Amino acid sequence: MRITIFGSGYVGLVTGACLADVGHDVMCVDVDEDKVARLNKGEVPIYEPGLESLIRQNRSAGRLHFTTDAEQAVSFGLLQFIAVGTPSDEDGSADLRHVLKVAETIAHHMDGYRIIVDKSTVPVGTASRVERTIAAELDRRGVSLDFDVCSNPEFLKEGAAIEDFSKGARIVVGTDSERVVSAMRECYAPYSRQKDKLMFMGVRSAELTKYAANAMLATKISFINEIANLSERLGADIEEVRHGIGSDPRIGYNFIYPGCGYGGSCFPKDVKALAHTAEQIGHPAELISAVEKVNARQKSRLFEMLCQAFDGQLAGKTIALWGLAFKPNTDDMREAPSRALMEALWEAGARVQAYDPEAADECRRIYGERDDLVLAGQRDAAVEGADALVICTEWKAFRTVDFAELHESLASPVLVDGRNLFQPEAVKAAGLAYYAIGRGDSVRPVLA
Ligand SMILES: NC(=O)C1=CN([C@@H]2O[C@H](COP(=O)(O)OP(=O)(O)OC[C@H]3O[C@@H](n4cnc5c(N)ncnc54)[C@H](O)[C@@H]3O)[C@@H](O)[C@H]2O)C=CC1
Ligand SMILES: O=C(O)[C@H]1O[C@H](OP(=O)(O)OP(=O)(O)OC[C@H]2O[C@@H](n3ccc(=O)[nH]c3=O)[C@H](O)[C@@H]2O)[C@H](O)[C@@H](O)[C@@H]1O
Repeated sequence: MRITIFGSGYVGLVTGACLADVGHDVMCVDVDEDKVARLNKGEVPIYEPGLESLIRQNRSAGRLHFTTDAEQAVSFGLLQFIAVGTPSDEDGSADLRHVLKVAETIAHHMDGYRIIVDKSTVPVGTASRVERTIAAELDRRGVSLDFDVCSNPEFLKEGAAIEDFSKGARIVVGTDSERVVSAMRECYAPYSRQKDKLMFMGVRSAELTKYAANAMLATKISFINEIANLSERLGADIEEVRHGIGSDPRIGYNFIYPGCGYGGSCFPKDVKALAHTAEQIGHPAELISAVEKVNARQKSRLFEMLCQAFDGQLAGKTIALWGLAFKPNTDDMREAPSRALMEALWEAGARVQAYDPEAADECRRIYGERDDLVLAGQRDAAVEGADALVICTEWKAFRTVDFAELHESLASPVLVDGRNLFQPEAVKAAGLAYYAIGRGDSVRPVLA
């Protein structure tokens, strides 16, 4: 089957590479000339485990192409996927500029029936806007062509994107057209051999399913973070509480890891966009707004812990930071908790010595050269001469630490752990103060 994908970011590239890998002919189109040139040289502009080799194999097999030529791309595929960004607008709503631009481009070049598949995360009602945009452009051209628009939200996670795309729990398609049902069945047949994962539903239900899924996951995270903050004040240990509740299968262990707040390109913007939609229709979503508020507060916890450890005297201090990416196995720093921490430290007059296995270039791109930021090439080099160590991201390489050695390297014996990687007893036995989320020295009961 011939498939076109607009947008060669995380979702577009993974979708393109995976669909080519199961035998489809895929053309990926992007407006970023530099990105397309790199892809055509075999370079992958993002870090995603397994993606580079998957792209290489399928380009060599002649099933995966990259272009900036929209006309060629529109004439290529029966399915025209839209996988472009939908960032937050100033008021928190989803900015649909890129999605609607692609719709117009498709309509501008269409010469026969096409199915427009919206994979970008978009508010309920967007498929109708895409339909209207296409109809208006066809009208302007004075041509009458048949087309369908469907919703096919994506549920992959960065860092495990290929596995999630290929082995995800479900493939949601919102449509009321039989023609779309049969084309989408053909597209996704290779993924439904063991069990039919395709779920057909109304377009609006599909659009809302995506926001509901992300909001539910974000709610679990803010919930456990709220309980962690209560643990600190009540003298409990959040890790014991987490085990206690996770063992109930109705609750489960997934997505209840306390931490320094959720980041990334999706939860923050999607929670805001859903809250905005609710506001717009006159039904303010109290719970969703609270999820966002709790997360914003959680992102300042690590800085607060450092203030606690140094009696608010952070000016002139050097803080080592392990982990810049918003989570492990990615170089993505969008809305990363590390950014909130670094910016607060700089504001307070402290210096940062940071290490991340993949995100150093991204950090350099965001912040440029500055006197108060050193990007170390190794985790142990970041700690040398620092006053304290803070862990923001739970990369595997941070899980084993010789605490006695760490004590030697640090000017003050302070470890702030934003991901609860260690046992407080083990850290404290080496003479280090251990501030973690809802446990360790962060626990200061206010109730006797
Ligand atoms: N990143 C993720 O893990 C996930 C993202 N999503 C959603 O998928 C959508 C895309 O996200 P990402 O891939 O992360 O975005 P991204 O920002 O990594 O990539 C978007 C790409 O679209 C290109 N683009 C913009 N306008 C274009 C146009 N008119 N024609 C062709 N290409 C154009 C950009 O140059 C860029 O390369 C968003 O709505 C996001 O919420 C959904 C699930 C997972
Ligand atoms: O719509 C999207 O783009 C995607 O958003 C998330 O994927 P992603 O943002 O890549 O990463 P997650 O693994 O979900 O982590 C998001 C954030 O939550 C944090 N998190 C996650 C789990 C947890 O228990 N605790 C916690 O603090 C992570 O550290 C990270 O900052 C969802 O997991 C995907 O299903 C969805 O498709």
